[in-house]
Amino acid sequence: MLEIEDLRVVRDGRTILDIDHLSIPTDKLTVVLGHNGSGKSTLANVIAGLTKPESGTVMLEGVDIFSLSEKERAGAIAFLPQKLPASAGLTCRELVRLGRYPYRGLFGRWRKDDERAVDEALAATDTSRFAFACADELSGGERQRVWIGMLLAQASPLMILDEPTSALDVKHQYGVLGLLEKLNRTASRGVITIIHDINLALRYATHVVALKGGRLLFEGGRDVLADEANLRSLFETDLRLFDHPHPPAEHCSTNLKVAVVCE
Ligand SMILES: Nc1ncnc2c1ncn2[C@@H]1O[C@H](COP(=O)(O)OP(=O)(O)OP(=O)(O)O)[C@@H](O)[C@H]1O
Repeated sequence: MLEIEDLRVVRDGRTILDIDHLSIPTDKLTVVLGHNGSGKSTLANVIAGLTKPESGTVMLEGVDIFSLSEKERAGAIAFLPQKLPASAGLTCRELVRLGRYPYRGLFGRWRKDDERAVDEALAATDTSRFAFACADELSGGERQRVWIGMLLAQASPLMILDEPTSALDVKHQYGVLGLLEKLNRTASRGVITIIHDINLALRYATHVVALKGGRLLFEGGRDVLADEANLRSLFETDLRLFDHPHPPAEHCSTNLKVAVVCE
């Protein structure tokens, strides 16, 4: 469990995040939703231990994340930021290899396990063919997939992703969420991801956190999202839900909905 208490983040004299209490299960695929500027990235950066709040605590499985060293934190949490840093001339393979940093032993020895994790991460993100290309020379979406590969190679028990699908074509958006869902279901990897696409969230989220104006509006299981009143108050838009006309097999018994804007 990730337990947040009395969290306040202030910038330029303005409170941009103000959450009294939030528990996020670390064994689910949690989607964080909210309008632009609602505090999602700020929350992700705090949970990843990169932004120190003005007040409050963030406990991961009972441990204060700000008490962890950088290497301990990388072993516990893999983080994909919204703005990807430049790759300093590294090839895609070299970039994905950086994900193995928490596992490097004495003298940074490179093991067969590391090599296998890198190969698997490249294959899972459909980026093996770019392995020896310079990461900075890829398209935005290709680069985003390589970075997701680095997170996969890191194999931390909790992954936090800030808009991992923002630059991806529709096939790769569903591919990445499907991959995260599979990792969550079969490899017990906790996932917390910010996305804007409500239909992706309806399909893949098993837990939802909704922010509005820096505060928690609602949170809970996928049912809280399949609720028109919640969606309308979150996005202040006439969003309506309809039964999915062709639900994928895994959703046959869950009454999957699709959201449509009706204004
Ligand atoms: N370093 C900063 N200095 C001043 N204001 C900031 C800073 N970082 C964030 N903010 C403000 O805090 C608010 C929340 O920002 P945040 O990036 O967390 O929103 P978000 O929900 O992730 O938005 P988006 O969906 O557009 O990515 C915004 O109004 C933003 O302008």
